[in-house]
Formats: sequence, C-alpha cells, structure tokens
Amino acid sequence: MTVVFSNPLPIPVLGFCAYSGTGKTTLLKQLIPALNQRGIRLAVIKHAHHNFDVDIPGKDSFEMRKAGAKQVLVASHVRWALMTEDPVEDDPKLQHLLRQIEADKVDIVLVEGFKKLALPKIELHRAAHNKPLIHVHDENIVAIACCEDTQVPDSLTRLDLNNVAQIADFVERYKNNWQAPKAQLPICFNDADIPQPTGSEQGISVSQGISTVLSQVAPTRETELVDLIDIDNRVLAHDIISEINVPQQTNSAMDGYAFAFDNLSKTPLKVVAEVLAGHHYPNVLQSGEAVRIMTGATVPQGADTIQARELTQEQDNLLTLLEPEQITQGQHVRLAGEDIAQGEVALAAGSRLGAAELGLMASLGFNRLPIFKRPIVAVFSTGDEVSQPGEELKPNCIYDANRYTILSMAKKLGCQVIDLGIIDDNEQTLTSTLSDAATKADIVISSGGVSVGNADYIKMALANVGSTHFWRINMRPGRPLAVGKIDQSLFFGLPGNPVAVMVSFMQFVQPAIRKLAGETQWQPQFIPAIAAQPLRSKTGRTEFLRGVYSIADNGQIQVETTGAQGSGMLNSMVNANCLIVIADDTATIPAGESVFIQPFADLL
Ligand SMILES: Nc1nc2c(c(=O)[nH]1)N[C@H]1C(S)=C(S)[C@@H](COP(=O)(O)OP(=O)(O)OC[C@H]3O[C@@H](n4cnc5c(N)ncnc54)[C@H](O)[C@@H]3O)O[C@H]1N2
Ligand code: MOO
Repeated sequence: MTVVFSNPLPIPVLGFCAYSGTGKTTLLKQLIPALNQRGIRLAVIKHAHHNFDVDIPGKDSFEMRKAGAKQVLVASHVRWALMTEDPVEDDPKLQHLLRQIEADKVDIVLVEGFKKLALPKIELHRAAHNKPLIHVHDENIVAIACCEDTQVPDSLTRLDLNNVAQIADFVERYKNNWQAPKAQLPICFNDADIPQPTGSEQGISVSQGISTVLSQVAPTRETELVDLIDIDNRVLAHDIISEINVPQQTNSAMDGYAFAFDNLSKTPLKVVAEVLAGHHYPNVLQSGEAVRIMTGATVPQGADTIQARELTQEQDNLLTLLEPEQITQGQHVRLAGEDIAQGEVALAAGSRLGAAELGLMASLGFNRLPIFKRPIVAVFSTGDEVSQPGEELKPNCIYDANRYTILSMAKKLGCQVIDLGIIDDNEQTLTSTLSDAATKADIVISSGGVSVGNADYIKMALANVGSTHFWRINMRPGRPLAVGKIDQSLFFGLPGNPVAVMVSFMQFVQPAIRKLAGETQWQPQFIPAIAAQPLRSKTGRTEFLRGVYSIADNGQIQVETTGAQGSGMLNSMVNANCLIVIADDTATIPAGESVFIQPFADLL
C-alpha cells in the first residue's frame, strides 16, 4: 500500500527505491558529483533502519547529547549539524524531515528509502537478484534504472543502471520540468459555469450548490446617497474619483529639518525659518539653508530631504546633521499625491465600506456617497417544538436559536432584516407567510422542515407559491437545503439543526447576499493552516469542522477542532473562530499536514 505524499517544499523531491543490495548508495555516490557538475545543488535524505550515530564518542557534542541534551547543534565556519534524539514508533515522517531542509540552499532533494511513500521515485532493479519489481504495485515510479535483462513497460522511462550520466540527465530534466503544485481549494466554483443539479434525490457538491444559487442572483441596481457618518458596512455603487491629491502638498513625515540633499557637504546649515503643520515657508530655500519643520508641514521649495530632530544638533541657528552617511535623498518626505493622485479611482464600485474605506473617503473630502440599496432579508422559524425565547419552555420543546443566528449574520452583512417570528407548522399559515414575505423582502430564509420528516409542511407551502429545489448537498453539517424563487425573491430553506443553519448560511446565503448587495469581492476566502490533530471526514462530502486557529510557537497558523461536532451543538460555534474545510476527495488529514480554514470573525 502506498501512503499519500504531499511535498511541503517549493523544490522537487525525487526518491530512489530498491531492494537492499541493488546498489542505491553506490549509484548516489556517483550521481551526486555528476549532478553537482551540472550546477545542481542537492540535499539527500537517507532512511536508516538501524540505530545510527553521526558523532564520535569522546567529542564534546557527543558527550553533551549522551548527557541528556535532546538536540545538539554543532557548528563551525564550514558546516553545521543538528542532532535530535527523536524516538518514533514507526518510520520517521518524511514530511517532517523535509521541513528541516533549507529550500533556498538546494535545488532538489533526493530521498533514499521510504519505499512505501507515494513520492515520485526511480526504481533500481537488477534482474539477476531475483527480487520482485516495485513499480507493479507503486504507480509513483517514474523511471526504472536497470540492466538489459529487465523488462520495462512503455509507460515508464528506462534508464541504464550503469550509465550515471544518463540518470543525471533524467534527474536534471525532472528538476527543470517540475512545477510546484497549485493549492487545490476545497471549494472551487465559477459563477459563469453553472452545473445542472439533477433532481432532489441526488446529492450535489457544495461548489455546484453555490454556483447554482449565484446564477439566480442579479446584483441590485438601486442606489441611494447616504451621509458618510450613517454608512455602516454598505457597498459603494460608483467608482469614486479623487478630486484632490492626498497628501495635498509634499510634506514632512518627521519633526526635524528640511534641506537640499545636495547641501550635505555644506554643513553646518543655516536655519532660516520654522514651518509648522498647516503653514508654509514662502521663499525658495537657498544653498546652505535649512528650515526647522514639523510633521505634516509643507516642505519648502528647494528642499528634498528631512532629517529627524533627534539626529541633529542646532546652536545659534546653525544645524549639524548627525550620521550624515546614513542620510538618503528624499528621506521622510511624503510626496503630494503619493497616497492617491488627483483623478485616480480611489475606491471602485462594489467595494464594501468598512472603517478604512470610510476614512479614505473622508480624507478625500467626501461627506456623502452613492451606495447600493441594502438587501432586505426576512427570516422565520418553523416547527411545533420551537418556542419563543423569553416565554416558558413547554415540555418536549426547544427555544428558537436559528432565527437569532440568521438575523445576526444578515445584519452583519449590511442587510435590512424583517423578523417574521415562529410560524405554525401548517400548510396554510406557511403559504401565506411565504407569499407575504416575498412582497417585502429580497431574500426569505426559513429554518427547519427541509428534510424528510412527516410534518415538513414547508415543501407543500413552497409548491403553492413558487419554484423550489430541495437539494441534498454532499456536505456535513447542512445536508438538506431548499433553494427557490417566490416571485422576484430568493428563498432559502435552511436545515433545522442550529450548526447546520450557520454553516449553510455561510456557504450559500452569504455569497448570495453579497452578490445581490453589489459587492464584487464575495468569493469565500481560504487560509492554509497546519492541523494540530488528525482530522477525519468521508470522501464524497465536504466536511466543515468547527475550529480554533492560532499562531503556533513556530509562527505557523495551526488549527484544532472545538471538540464534539454534533450539528445541534451551538457551543461548537461559540468556541470556534473558523471552519475547517475538508474537501470531498479527502478522508483524513494527519496531524502536521496542511488544511484550509475559513475564518469567520467578520460574520459572527
Ligand atoms: N431520515 C432522515 N432524517 C434526517 C435526515 C435525512 O437525510 N434523512 N437529515 C438529517 C439532517 S442532516 C438534518 S440537518 C435534519 C434537518 O431536518 P429539517 O430541516 O427538516 O429540520 P427539523 O427536522 O425541523 O429540525 C432538525 C433539528 O433542528 C431543531 N430545530 C429546528 N428549528 C430550530 C430552531 N429554530 N432553533 C433551534 N433548533 C431548531 C429541531 O428541533 C431538530 O432537533 O434532519 C436530519 N434527519
Ligand atoms: O445538516 Mo445535518 O446533520 O448535516 O445537521
């Protein structure tokens, strides 16, 4: 059985595998100088089956390790070696070993051993040794180095085991042709490429679901002019062209002195004036002159360089510049228009207006902006067991959580929300609720009643008022999902389980709201993180685990789950700061491997 290998390095890795006695080491000893001659810098990882040692008894480094140091790093001006006592149960992990290689120092890593790993390998074979061929069971063999008496299938490159130059040519070609694999995102969808979901019984992928939802959403065209102070996370409707330069004048970034760089040799310079922020020096600075200047003050004509006050001495209006050799022309000068030039598009239509964007617009002098109308989202819950918080909890019932999570997330996305409350689970009430909601809202969202339960009247109600698809999405949580149209409104029937509601909202409703709101950057963001524990899923479905990401001591982003993952356990969301997304072609992610996460701090 081969174990899946993913290369953590930005350089190629090539293995050499053979039964012992075939001559791997002999070949590598000849191959390494041959590759060096071609200018290829090599790292070699060798798998040893015995308890080896690289140090010499009696040497200080040996004695310190034997005294109990878990790691000893011995270094001289020509070489360093890190020795680590790291007893592991099975073989050492190649991924971990590869991460120790300094990829900027070498061009390729040659790996000897690790026969079972699915890394590209050259198999060495001598028919005379009567050993079986490895490539028969290992599709990762890319070439076979052998003698004339070995049969090699046409699909593999045949190399002459005794022709080192030929093998070196192959390795060089392999290195030159190797391309770092592109990160494969767990969910890839394309708004223009709409798949056709096939009936309600068959499951569709998350990507298909998102694409299909988005195909039904047209960005709003309705705009309004709103005071900057009242804009909260709304979407800009037109490109905003700057009418001014920012900064307006070339000004100083430091409290200090302004002078011409060419005058450095003429020190001490004569201080002819002091320029405060909001003021300017009316004359052109002459040769040998400087002005005292404050941060933000306009740099006078004739000056092009600023020295910070703490690196100067001034006495009797004569200025001495300290550390003159460190001064560079133009230092600490903020050029007019360097942030935004007059006539430039300062912010493009479709931008979401957060704090930074609002500050930028204010810095350009705008006090009102054209923005898209807010999407209106109406939300209700269904189910006889669902009770209103604040009221007494009847036996066998639960309080309504979903309406509050949905309303909150919709508000965070800048929507105007309508709370329709808990609607009785009967066809007539649901029908009138849906048709009424569609007259008021762009998007109507319900939760519960989309699976196969007997009391799921929502399906019948929907059939009365609009067109709806009931999908099984190949994901967990959030498998059942209803999506449809009631007149011009989009309808989402989210599953009842509270975590499934939130995950489905994030994946399907969120992009729909953002596209409808006119936002251009609504694609979900994925960040790679290192799994701090083994993660499990099932192939054929996308798994959304609730996770906590943090910065590990080594500076990498790591992620672990929040523990129990029941789709009714809202605590798993409360304790999480991201979703861990395991793609539908992956069953397990071992600890230490990379996995994608979707941070959701901006939504919850
Ligand atoms: N035979 C099958 N049963 C179920 C399937 C299936 O495929 N075959 N799918 C399961 C999955 S997955 C989910 S998710 C649920 C979704 O079912 P519904 O959308 O019909 O939701 P309900 O049955 O109404 O409720 C499920 C669960 O959620 C609780 N709930 C409902 N509304 C709220 C609310 N507003 N606040 C808090 N909790 C709520 C409800 O009490 C149930 O416990 O179906 C599985 N079954
Ligand atoms: O949506 Mo359900 O289990 O996947 O909660």
